[in-house]
Amino acid sequence: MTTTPEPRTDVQLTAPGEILHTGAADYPGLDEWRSLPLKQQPDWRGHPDFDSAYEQLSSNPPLVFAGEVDKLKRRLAQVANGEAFLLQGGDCAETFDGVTADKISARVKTILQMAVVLTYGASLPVVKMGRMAGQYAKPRSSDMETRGDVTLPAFRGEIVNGYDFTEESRIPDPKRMVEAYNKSASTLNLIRAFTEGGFADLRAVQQWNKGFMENPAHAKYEQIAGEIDRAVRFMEACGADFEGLKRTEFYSAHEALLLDYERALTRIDSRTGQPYVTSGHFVWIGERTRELDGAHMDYLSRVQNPVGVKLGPSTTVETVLEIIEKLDPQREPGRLTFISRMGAANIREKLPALVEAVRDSGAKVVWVTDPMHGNTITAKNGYKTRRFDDVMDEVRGFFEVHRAAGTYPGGLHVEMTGDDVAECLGGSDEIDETAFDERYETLVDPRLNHKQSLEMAFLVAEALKKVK
Ligand SMILES: O=C[C@H](O)[C@H](O)COP(=O)(O)O
Ligand SMILES: C=C(OP(=O)(O)O)C(=O)O
Repeated sequence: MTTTPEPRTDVQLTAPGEILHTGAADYPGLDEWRSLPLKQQPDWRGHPDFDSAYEQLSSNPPLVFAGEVDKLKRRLAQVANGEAFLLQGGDCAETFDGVTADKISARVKTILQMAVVLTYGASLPVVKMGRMAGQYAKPRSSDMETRGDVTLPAFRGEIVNGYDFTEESRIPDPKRMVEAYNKSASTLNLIRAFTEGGFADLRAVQQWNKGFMENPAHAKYEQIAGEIDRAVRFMEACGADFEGLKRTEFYSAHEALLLDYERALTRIDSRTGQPYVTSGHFVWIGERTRELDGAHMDYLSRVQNPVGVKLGPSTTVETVLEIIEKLDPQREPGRLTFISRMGAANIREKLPALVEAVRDSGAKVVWVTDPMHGNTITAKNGYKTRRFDDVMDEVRGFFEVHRAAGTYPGGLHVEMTGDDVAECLGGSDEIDETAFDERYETLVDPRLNHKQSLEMAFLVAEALKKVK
C-alpha cells in the first residue's frame, strides 16, 4: 500500500486560497521513479541542452494552480457519485503549429457544443476537459519507423522530436520541453479568455448547434435539438441569469508520459505542503506505461492531482484492484478515473468483470469510455483510421455494461478536433478513404471531426437519457 507523504513542516505555508507554489527540488519520494522501470522515454539525459531546459522548466510559473486542481477533484467526486458527467476531448497529439486562435477556438467550441447536448441528455452538469495545453508526448508501439529502405527513430510527439522523416528531425531535443510549456501557456491563456469572457454563453452555443441541425443528414437529432432549444428559450423567458451562464469551468488534461517534463513542473502547494503536477489539471497514465511497479505509477501516486489510468482488453481484475490501492489508498472520490479502451469487439466481454470487482470493492472511481484507441484499423489506402460505427458501438457497450452492473457510466474520452478533417470513416457525412489524401492532418491517431463529434454527442445524449 502506498503512503501519502506527510506535509512538509519546513516550508512556509500561506493562508488558504493563496496560490503560491514552491519548487519541489528535494521533496521526499518524488525522485523514486528514476530508479524504476521507465518506458517510452527519449534517451536525452546526456544532451548538452538537457540541464538548462530542465532548470528553465523548474523555475517557470505553474501552468495551473493547486486550488483549481482541487476544485476539479471535487467535480470528479460528483461524477463518481453519479451527479455529473465528464467530457474529455481533444487532439491525439497537439502540434506547435496548431497553437492558433482559430484552431483552439474551434476545438473549445466543439467541446462546448458537445457539452450542451450531453448536459441535456444527462440532466446533469458536464465537467468539460480538453486533451489540450500539454498533450504533446506520444507513446509508440515501435521505437523505430521504417519508410522504404530508411529506418529512423519513431516520432514521439513534438515535445520530444520532429515529425519530418529525416535523421535530424527525429533526434530528441530537450529544448522542445520548453517550447511545449510555452505553447501550453498560450493555449491555456486563450482557453481561459474564451471560457470566462463570454464565448461560452449558452445561447451562443445553442446557435452553433442550430447550424449543425441545418444539414438534412442530421434531421434524426431534431427532437433532442428542439427540446434543448425550447429549454433555453424557456430559461430566457423566465429571466434566467445568463450572465452566470456566459462562463464555464474548463480543465486541461494530458497523458503524463514524459516524466522529465512532469517532474520539472511539479510544485509544492503553499497551502498544504503537498506536491501537484502543474502542467495540467488532470493527468493520465497510458495503456503502455501502467505497470504497477513502473515509474509512471509511482510518480502519479505521489502527487495530488486527479489521475486517470487507461485500461485495455488485457487488464485483469487483480490489476484494477492493485491500481486502486496504489493510486487511491485513501479512497478519495474524484482522485481516480478509469478510462476503458477495450475496442467494440471486446467491451461487452472484458469490461463487466472489472466494473463489478471495483463496485464490490467499495472504491468510488470515475468510469470513462475511450471508444477510440481500441478501434484503430488500417484503411485500404494505408491510413490509420477508425470507423464511426465501431466507436459508437463501443460507447453503447459501455452503457450496457454499466446498466447491467448497476454502476454509473461517468464519461466520454475522445480524440476529436473542431476542424473539418477526414480521418475517421463514416458518420452522417459518410466520410470514406478517398477524402484522406486531402483532409487527413493528425500526426499520430485519427480524430473525429467537428460534425462527427457533435453527432456522437447527440447519440450519447440519447443513451444518457435512458440512464436517468
Ligand atoms: O495515441 C496513442 C498511441 O500513441 C498511438 O496509438 C500509437 O500509435 P502507433 O501504434 O502507431 O505507435
Ligand atoms: C496513447 C493514448 O491512449 P492509450 O494509452 O489508451 O493507447 C492516448 O490517449 O493518447
